[in-house]
This record gives sequence, C-alpha cells and structure tokens, in this order.
Amino acid sequence: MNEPVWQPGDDVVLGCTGLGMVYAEGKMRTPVFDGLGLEVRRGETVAIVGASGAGKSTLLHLLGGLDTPTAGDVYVDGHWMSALSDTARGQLRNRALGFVYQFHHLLPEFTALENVMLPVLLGGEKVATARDRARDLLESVGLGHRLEHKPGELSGGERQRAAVARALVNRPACVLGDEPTGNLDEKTAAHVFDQMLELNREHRTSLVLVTHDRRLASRLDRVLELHQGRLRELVASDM
Ligand SMILES: Nc1ncnc2c1ncn2[C@@H]1O[C@H](COP(=O)(O)OP(=O)(O)OP(=O)(O)O)[C@@H](O)[C@H]1O
Repeated sequence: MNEPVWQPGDDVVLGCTGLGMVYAEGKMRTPVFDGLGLEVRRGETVAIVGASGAGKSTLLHLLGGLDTPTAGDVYVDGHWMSALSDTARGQLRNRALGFVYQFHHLLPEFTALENVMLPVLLGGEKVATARDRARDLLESVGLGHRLEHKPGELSGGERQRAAVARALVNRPACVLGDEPTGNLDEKTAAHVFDQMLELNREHRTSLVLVTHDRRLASRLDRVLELHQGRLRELVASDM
C-alpha cells in the first residue's frame, strides 16, 4: 500500500486524501469522483452541497467508514481507515463518529432513553454511565419528559432530536449528518438544526453535513460544493 501523501495536522479530526469511488455492478461502472481531499478541524462545521447525484451521500458514507473507497484513504481521529481491521474500524466509528440521517433509524422496540444508551453500552461502559449520559443529552435536546417513550410515540421532530442525542452520546470527534432535518417541516427543521449546532459548539464536536438547503449550509463555518467529481469551497457571494 502506498503511504498517503497528505499528513493531517494535530487538530484535524476527519479527512481524506486522493479519495475516489467507482461503483461496479457486473459490467456497469459508475465513477462518482476521484482525487478528493478534505480536512475537518476540531470543532469546525462543514456543509457539503451539490446537485442530486453529485456524490454527496457517497462521500459521507466513505468518510464514515460505511463503505470502502476505490482509491485514496480516510483519516478519522488519528487513524487511517485502510490500516484497520473491520472490527477496529467498527470500534473507531462507534467511538469517534456520530451519525444522523434524514430518517431517525431509532430502534422501534426501545425507549428514547434506551436508544440513546445503546452506543455507550456498545462502547463497553457501565449501564449506570450510559443511563446518566443518555438522560443528560435527552434533557439538553428538550426530551427530558419523553425518556420512556418509544419512537412510535414521539413526533417527527422529537425523533430527530433523539437521533441527535444518540449521535453525540459517545462524545464523538465529528458528527456526520445526511439531510438530518430534510424530513421535517421548516419550523421544526430550524429548531432541530439550532439544537444540533448548539450542542456541537458546546461539546466542540466537528460537523460534516450534507444538505440541499443553502440557507442552513450558510450557517456553518465552511460550505463545499461537490460538482463534477470535485470539491469547491463556496464563498458568501456564491450562496
Ligand atoms: N450502490 C450504487 N451502485 C451504483 N451506483 C450508485 C450506487 N449508489 C449511488 N450510485 C450512483 O452514484 C452517484 C452519486 O450518488 P449519491 O447518492 O452519492 O448522490 P447524492 O449527491 O447524495 O444525491 P442526492 O442529493 O440525490 O441524494 C449517483 O449517480 C448514483 O446513481
């Protein structure tokens, strides 16, 4: 394996170098992008925008270690993904990254509290620690009175707020969000987004957010557009 050319600085929590992805299905090959480089510093918030099909979700999947790139490498909190076994990659994901998607993906048979406790328990912590941390976070997203509710007994906005709490409960270095408020009405989306940003600031967690919403994107530190396989930094006049 070639040594990656790019060496991340101490304050970089997530990055990639030479990142490429070609989907291959039988004889069909779908190249999405090639040679992408990105670095996200501690506490930094980054939006990824771009047209439908540009490869935003693919990029997020690769950064989150949920898929393997066909070229290049991803760096998460001190580790190159390619150097890790599947088990070690899973452990790193659970410890260093949090995920929030457009759909909440909470487990339906568990309460809000249990859902948020789960990543902490998977990380090997005691039940009491998991319960305390989960309760604190659910309280800070305004769900202290809904701890025992199952996802089916929560509103759409409440479910997304529980998902945000779950993403942050292991105190990750970076949260990856794929349209986390895309399924909510405008007012609820703004509320969930505000809480997400506030918690990220409070915990100095970095955030990489895929969104179609330029207004939400412009509230983050940097906005990158994925266009024809390249990442381009947008400035205020582009927005
Ligand atoms: N599993 C797959 N196999 C083959 N091609 C795929 C696969 N997943 C995605 N693609 C293709 O890769 C390209 C990028 O897809 P991706 O979902 O990353 O785009 P996106 O920018 O997130 O789009 P959207 O904004 O519509 O969600 C698309 O052209 C898509 O058709």
